[in-house]
Amino acid sequence: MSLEVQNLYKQYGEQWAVNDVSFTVGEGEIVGFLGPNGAGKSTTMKIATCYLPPTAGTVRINGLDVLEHPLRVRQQLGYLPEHNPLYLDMYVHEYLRFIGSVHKLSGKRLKQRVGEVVALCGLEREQNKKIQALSKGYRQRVGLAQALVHDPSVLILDEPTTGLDPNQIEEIRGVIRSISARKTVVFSTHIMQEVQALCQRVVIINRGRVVADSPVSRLQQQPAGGRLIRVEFEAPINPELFARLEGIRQVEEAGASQYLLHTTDDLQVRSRIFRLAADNDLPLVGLRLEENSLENVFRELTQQQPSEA
Ligand SMILES: Nc1ncnc2c1ncn2[C@@H]1O[C@H](COP(=O)(O)OP(=O)(O)OP(=O)(O)O)[C@@H](O)[C@H]1O
Repeated sequence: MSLEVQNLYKQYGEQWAVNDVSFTVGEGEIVGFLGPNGAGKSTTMKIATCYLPPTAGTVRINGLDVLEHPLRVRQQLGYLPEHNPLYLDMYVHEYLRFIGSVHKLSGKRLKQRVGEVVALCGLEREQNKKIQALSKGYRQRVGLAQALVHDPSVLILDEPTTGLDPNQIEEIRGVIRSISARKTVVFSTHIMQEVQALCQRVVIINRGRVVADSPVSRLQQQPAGGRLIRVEFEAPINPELFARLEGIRQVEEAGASQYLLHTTDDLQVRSRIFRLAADNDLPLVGLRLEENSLENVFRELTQQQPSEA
């Protein structure tokens, strides 16, 4: 089970919305697809789900090329588009049966699958209502249920929690988490906590290009420009002392007697700090590598402007 995006390009007029994007997602993986507005996330997802042809490049779902085998791909793929198009006049149950039948489910199997996704997505109490009567959060659950009804092995979700309240966000995340063990899941979001809550790995794109593809933990430990070290002394010191040390790019005061040192990716810097403290008789009471926040990493990576092709 997998999704493979290889050297994907999409051009709109003069603009390259997707510009040589490659990444893969394996079975049981849940990957966050991040990028600022207009980065090319939805376009990539639409190509991966057979809704849009690429200008060049390939997407394979479980080894099947989306252009060569669109019908077989659709059987193995669940998609929740950014603007979840629902038939508002249909009852929830009726709509899910309809989507299931489009996927060639019928009889007992159709009934069973509709029952399963209704339960999984917490729609038991709403299933006999018309979709137009549902709140935004419940409509989103219906969107998720329709993406799951044919039990696809690969799920592509475009901003699944946008516009939901915090309780609904947590519930939708719970559903995604519970299905992800057996499936390949890619979802786009702008919300960093969402990535931390759900993903092992992130792919970040900016202006159509991949600028990071990394486990979340590694991205936080090794931000683009180096490492962050927090040091604490018994009493405040003159921060200019750090400026003499090789490997320190920037010094931030971070509370009483604490300093955040932006360093190059050079662990020797720690022993230099110890020596500085000893040589100047400054009691050092703490020194540790800090995790950079995902927000910082995202900002650093997406403020760089890759050149247009
Ligand atoms: N049909 C279209 N015609 C022309 N340009 C388009 C079309 N669809 C998208 N674009 C442009 O392609 C770029 C990428 O858009 P896309 O919707 O893929 O970005 P996104 O990362 O999903 O953004 P957002 O987070 O705002 O949803 C944008 O500059 C957008 O204006």
